[in-house]
Amino acid sequence: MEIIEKAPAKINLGLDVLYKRDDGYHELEMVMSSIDLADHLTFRTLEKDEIIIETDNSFLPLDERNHIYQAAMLLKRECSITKGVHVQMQKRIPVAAGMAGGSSDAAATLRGLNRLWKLKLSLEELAELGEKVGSDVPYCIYGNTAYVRGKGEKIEFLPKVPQCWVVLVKPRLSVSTGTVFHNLKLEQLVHPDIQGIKESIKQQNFKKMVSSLGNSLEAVTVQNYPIVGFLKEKMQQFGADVAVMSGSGPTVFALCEKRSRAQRVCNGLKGFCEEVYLIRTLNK
Ligand SMILES: C[C@@](CO)(OP(=O)(O)O)[C@H](O)COP(=O)(O)OP(=O)(O)OC[C@H]1O[C@@H](n2ccc(N)nc2=O)[C@H](O)[C@@H]1O
Ligand SMILES: Nc1ncnc2c1ncn2[C@@H]1O[C@H](COP(=O)(O)OP(=O)(O)O)[C@@H](O)[C@H]1O
Repeated sequence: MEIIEKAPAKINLGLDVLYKRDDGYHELEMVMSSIDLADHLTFRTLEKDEIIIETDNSFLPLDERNHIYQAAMLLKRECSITKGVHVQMQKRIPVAAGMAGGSSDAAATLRGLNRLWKLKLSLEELAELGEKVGSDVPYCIYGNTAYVRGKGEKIEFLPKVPQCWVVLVKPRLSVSTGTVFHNLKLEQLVHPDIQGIKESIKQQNFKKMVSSLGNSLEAVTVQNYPIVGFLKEKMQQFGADVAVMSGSGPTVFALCEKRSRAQRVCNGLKGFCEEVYLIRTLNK
C-alpha cells in the first residue's frame, strides 16, 4: 500500500517575540497561514526495520538529520513499530527559507505513517509528538490559519485569510534561525499588532489585516542581510498591498488583493531574484 501526503509551506502573517524563557527559547506570538506551495511525500512500508528517504533535492541530508527521518523514528519508537518505511519526497518548498519546509515534512510524515500503519492517533496526539521534532511541527500537523503561541505548541484556529494573492521571493542565501534569535536585542524589537491581525481575519477585513502585519525578527535579519530589506522595498514599489519577511527569513512575501497587481510584483521581482512564486493562501 502507498500513502500520499501534501506538506504545505507556511507564512507568518505576524510574528512577535515577547521575552526569553528560562529554557533559552523565546516566547512567541504568531499568526500563521498555509500557502499553496507544498512538498509531496509518498510512504511505503518496508519489511526490514529501516528508514529510507529519497528526494529530488540533492542538498538535503537523508539520514537522522532529516526531519522526516526524525518524525518516522519517533513514531516507530512511540508505537513500537518494528517495520521500516520508504519515503519519496518531491521537494518544492525552498530550504532554510522561513517557510517551515522541514517542519511540514515532519508533520506530513506523522500524518502519513499514522494512516499507513493504522495507528489511530488523534491530530492532537500527533501534534504533541511533533513538538519533539521542531517548534513549528504542531502547527504544521493542522495547517490552515492559526494563532500560535509559546514556542509553537499553543494553537488556536482562525477562519481562513481573506482571499488574496501571495508573491514569495527567496534570495539566494540561508538564514540560521538560531543566529537570528541569538542576535536580537529584546529592548529594540518592533512589536506587530497580533491582536489586530486576529480580529481582521475574524472580520474578513483585508485592508485592516494588511495594515497590522509585521515581524519582530525582520529588522534583525535585514541588518545582517540588507538584500531582504531591498526586496521588501521593491515589492512595495511594484504595488504590493503589504510586504513582510516570513519567520526568521530570508523569504519575503507580498499580499495583493488583485491578481493583476500580484502578477506585476512577481514580474518586477524576477529581475532581481531567481526564486519568485505567485500563489494563493491555502484553506481547506
Ligand atoms: C522562527 C520560526 C517561526 O515560525 O520559524 P522559521 O524561521 O524556522 O520558519 C520558528 O519558531 C522556528 O522554529 P524552529 O525552526 O523549530 O527553530 P529551531 O531550529 O529549534 O531553533 C534554533 C534555535 O533558535 C532559537 N529559538 C528558536 C525558536 C524560539 N521560539 N526561540 C529561540 O530562541 C533557539 O536558540 C534554538 O536552538
Ligand atoms: N525534510 C527537510 N526539508 C528541509 N530541510 C530539512 C529537512 N530535514 C532537515 N532539514 C534541515 O533543516 C534546516 C532548516 O530547513 P527548513 O525547515 O527548510 O527551514 P525553515 O525552518 O527556515 O523553514 C536546513 O538546514 C535543512 O538542512
